[in-house]
Amino acid sequence: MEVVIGVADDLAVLAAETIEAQLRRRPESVLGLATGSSPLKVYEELIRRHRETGLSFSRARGFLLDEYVGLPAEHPQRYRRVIAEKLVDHLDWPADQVVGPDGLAESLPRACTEYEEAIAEAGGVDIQLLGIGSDGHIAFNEPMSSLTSRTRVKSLTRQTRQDNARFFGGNPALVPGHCLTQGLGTITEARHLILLATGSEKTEAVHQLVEGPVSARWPATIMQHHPHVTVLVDEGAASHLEFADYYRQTYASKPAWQGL
Ligand SMILES: N[C@@H]1[C@@H](O)[C@H](O)[C@@H](COP(=O)(O)O)O[C@@H]1O
Repeated sequence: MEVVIGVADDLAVLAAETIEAQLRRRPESVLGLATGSSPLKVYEELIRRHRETGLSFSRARGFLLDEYVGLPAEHPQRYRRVIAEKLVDHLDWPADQVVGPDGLAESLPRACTEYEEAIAEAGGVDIQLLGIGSDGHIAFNEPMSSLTSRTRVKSLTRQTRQDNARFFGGNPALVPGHCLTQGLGTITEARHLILLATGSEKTEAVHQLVEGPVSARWPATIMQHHPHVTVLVDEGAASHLEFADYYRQTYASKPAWQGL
């Protein structure tokens, strides 16, 4: 696991650079997309690169991490719609090459199985972008999620509904109680995981993710078992990291050609 401590704009550039390098190496790459506020600067940077340097997404595939259950297709917080607005609609990325779990499916368990199959048929995810919840969730894998879980229906905790209420006019009761989410087992099959976290609300979650014991209590800690993880954090999110000086030193002495 590599930890990079920096300012949010620079971290977003690092993530975008890595995605660009992947797409230039293999235009038909598979990208794992996250919603929430953490990846937004990365998306802005990718859009800029598309406009200014011709970075193309036309042959790429994209898979969303999760989706609320039951939000109508036109709801502004439906994750498929959010990702279209924040990213896909601004690129040369055909809309049908970016998919998410179907929170409106007649059979939710079948939608979950089909989603797993679609990811496998695409050859798996090359780079997975991630945020982290203040309770240590990734995607919507809440505390006590099975560390080997697959895509499934989950109930959201009161904390997550409270945290996400800002997208629903500040009212936690309007945040759906259920979601479909890739499991921890699904996410950790991606070949490179890049997690972004900024701000002091993420301090404890980031400390646990990087330095805590692997435990379902803090689901993101499963990433410690993955061979290629990059954690991009600002000073606020990094402020409880016991080994922060070591991470800074290591990153400062890293050869430029190595990338993330
Ligand atoms: N399902 C999403 C997660 O994928 C995201 O990582 C988390 C953090 O969100 P933010 O980046 O807005 O802090 O929120 C939501 O619950």
